Amino acid sequence: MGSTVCRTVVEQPDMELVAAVDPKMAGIDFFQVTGVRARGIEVVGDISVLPILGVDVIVDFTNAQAARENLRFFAENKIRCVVGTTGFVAKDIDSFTHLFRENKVGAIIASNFSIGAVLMMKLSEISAAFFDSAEIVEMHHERKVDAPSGTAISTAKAMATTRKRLGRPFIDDPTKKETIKGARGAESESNVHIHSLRTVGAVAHQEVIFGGVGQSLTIRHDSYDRSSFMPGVVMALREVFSLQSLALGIDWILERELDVLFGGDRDGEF
Ligand SMILES: NC(=O)C1=CN([C@@H]2O[C@H](COP(=O)(O)OP(=O)(O)OC[C@H]3O[C@@H](n4cnc5c(N)ncnc54)[C@H](OP(=O)(O)O)[C@@H]3O)[C@@H](O)[C@H]2O)C=CC1
Ligand SMILES: O=C(O)C1=N[C@H](C(=O)O)C[C@H](O)C1
Repeated sequence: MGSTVCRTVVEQPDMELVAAVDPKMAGIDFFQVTGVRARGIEVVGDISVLPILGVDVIVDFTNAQAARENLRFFAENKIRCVVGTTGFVAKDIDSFTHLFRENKVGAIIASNFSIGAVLMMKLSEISAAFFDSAEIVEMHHERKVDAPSGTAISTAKAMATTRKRLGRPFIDDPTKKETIKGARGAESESNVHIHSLRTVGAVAHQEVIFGGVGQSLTIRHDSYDRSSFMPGVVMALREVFSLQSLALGIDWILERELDVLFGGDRDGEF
């Protein structure tokens, strides 16, 4: 993701790539590390040089452990953050929220930056009101280090919020009997079960399957390529300058896009 973000930023007329960070690749030629042609960009091994380089905003696609330290450093050094890293737990998000609010620094953490996945999550949140049974199946490449995916966790949370508002969890299997442990997947709030598949050849895919009497509704999203995440990253990079605290997700940015598309006159539609 780091290389894909570098390529995307270099292509934006209103953005300037300042540096790339990789602790194990410091000092190696930027093109060799990323495959991106850009003049004068260094691969640095340590985030501590970024304030000296005058960085306005960083993009973090690392891992949860690294990001915990990185985000604290960036908030304390007043550097805005756009974060795609997943694997955080609720306590992490609470602590980031506090950190960015205290330091009055804009940040966006989104478990998925692809527009289709954001819509999948929103449609699932709405559909949860109309179906009493639901399962999430996500499939990713075999090198993914966290399970379930951040997207699956965010989707389950949004669906659970809908069910909590109704005061009714999804219907669960009454026996809860598994011949082989784990057959019913991971159980999250409001009885949303998540099934994680890891397979060679996959990029990022998710289905949310709702069941009702005599029917089912499947909402599916597929990222076939890492480029799918880039329009959302670019939107977040522009919008983060309007923030002074942490925002979760990018659905609020898409809401604004709708206003722009429909001239601010949506008349309650969508
Ligand atoms: N929100 C979204 O839309 C998306 C989110 N993701 C998430 O982004 C994260 C990264 O995914 P992906 O690129 O596939 O994973 P990779 O493992 O390919 O890349 C992570 C990179 O971060 C580097 N790294 C580790 N620690 C640090 C550090 N302290 N500072 C800087 N770099 C560091 C790693 O280096 P090394 O290997 O040397 O340790 C590695 O090169 C994952 O959490 C994934 O779930 C992915 C795609 C989309
Ligand atoms: O690791 C990945 O590849 C992805 N991670 C994110 C997640 O955990 O949801 C987003 C997308 O699914 C790709």
